[in-house]
Amino acid sequence: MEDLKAALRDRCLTVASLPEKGRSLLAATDFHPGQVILSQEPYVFAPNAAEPRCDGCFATSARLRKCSACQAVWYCGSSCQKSEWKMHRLECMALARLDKEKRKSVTPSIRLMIKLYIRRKLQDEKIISTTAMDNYSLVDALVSHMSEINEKQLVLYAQMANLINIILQWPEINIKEVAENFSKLSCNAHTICDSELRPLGTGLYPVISIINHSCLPNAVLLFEGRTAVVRAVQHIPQGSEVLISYIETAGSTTTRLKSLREQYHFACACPRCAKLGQPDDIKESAILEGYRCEDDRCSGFLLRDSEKQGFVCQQCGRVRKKEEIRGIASEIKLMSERTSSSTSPSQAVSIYKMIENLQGKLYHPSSIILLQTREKILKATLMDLQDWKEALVYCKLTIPVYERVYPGYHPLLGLQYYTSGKLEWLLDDTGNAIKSLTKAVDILRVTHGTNTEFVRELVMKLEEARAEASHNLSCADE
Ligand SMILES: C[S@@+](CC[C@H](N)C(=O)[O-])C[C@H]1O[C@@H](n2cnc3c(N)ncnc32)[C@H](O)[C@@H]1O
Repeated sequence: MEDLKAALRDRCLTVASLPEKGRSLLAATDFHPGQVILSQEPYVFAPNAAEPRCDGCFATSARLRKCSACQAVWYCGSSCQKSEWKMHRLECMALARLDKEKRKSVTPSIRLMIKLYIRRKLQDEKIISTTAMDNYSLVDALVSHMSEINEKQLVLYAQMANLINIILQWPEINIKEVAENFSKLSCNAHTICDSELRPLGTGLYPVISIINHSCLPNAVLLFEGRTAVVRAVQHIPQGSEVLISYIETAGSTTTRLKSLREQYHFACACPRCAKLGQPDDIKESAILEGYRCEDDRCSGFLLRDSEKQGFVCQQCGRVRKKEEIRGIASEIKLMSERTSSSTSPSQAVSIYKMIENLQGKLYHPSSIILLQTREKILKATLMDLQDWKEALVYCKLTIPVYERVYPGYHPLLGLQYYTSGKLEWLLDDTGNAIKSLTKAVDILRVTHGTNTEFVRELVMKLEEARAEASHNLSCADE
């Protein structure tokens, strides 16, 4: 702990123990928006299982090759394979012993745990070096919340711990400790995403895990490759706590509190959650997750009437009967079931549009439920159908909701402006592309940093768009 404190002091950070939160990371100097507060390599990490990914760099490509010995892990080339070999050697022997059926049960969480024990062993044997920010005692210090976990979850962790024992076959393995470590992963591991926030894998970053949560955070955690980087998104005065968000903050207070309680076992008391039940919070929740007024021209939000027969618009007083709401909700449910069986992107888009139409009748125009459907249509039209015009329409529909639900420097807001700018440029609307890309740069240079390849590319696009605009202007003058 003393080593860690010294390493953090060098980075102008301190650790304090707060009665209601446990360990907390404090700023020992002022941090300003865009400034890196802390970065860390993962103690262990594993790629997602959705599609084959390189075990070193998470790349997906046609050139990926399976490790010939264990047939369970992929590499993009010899460089990644070599760099991971110290860690993979023992894992490879263990996985190679498994029959085909058992190998299927080696999920990313199981791999993360196998790697955790292998790294501890290799560090104990001094095959891998340790530092103040890279040693197993940091994993030991993580919270596990074992006493708050329900019976069903405990049984699951015990079964997973047994599987680790079968796979590793190390006499020193302590099943109870492995089960507790699974619980630690659940409330401390982070999803590793690319610059566009697409999930790539999971990693355990035991120093970053000291940072507590707020639904109104002053810092953001993003990844450069597999390196976790925490940047300030607000001015953080010396002595204040550094806070990131563990969850999607766009939900209502009740939804946020529920997911924090279920996964992280605490009752959030951040400034947003402290407003639970106050008139502003009731209104905000009704807009984000509640119903719209029957009258298309009215932008009021609805609350349940006192007899619980329906929902009353708080602006014009119109009532929507609960039977009518139930009817639309069940149509949406039926339609949603059809999305999983849709056979082509265009079929998926047309089903999502029918859902959007029904949700438009049901939910408030600024609802995040409607937003999520529009996001799906945008991604599907953009990625698969390359219908840029339609994609831009959906992108523009989502931006005002993003602006409403997120603070100024939020990566998702910046990324949405980036998408809008790229689409406008593709559609030869250079003037608007410049406006959108400028907004994207303003946000993403803070959340993603100015020195990242991603932001450099964005800045280059903006410069190209500006050059094109001034060229067009001079041609018009001639
Ligand atoms: C990733 S850890 C953060 C560091 C932790 N405080 C510690 O002592 O190691 C997550 C856990 O910290 C606690 N925590 C995080 N944010 C909190 C908050 N805003 N209020 C209360 N507890 C919090 C919860 O126990 C949660 O499960």
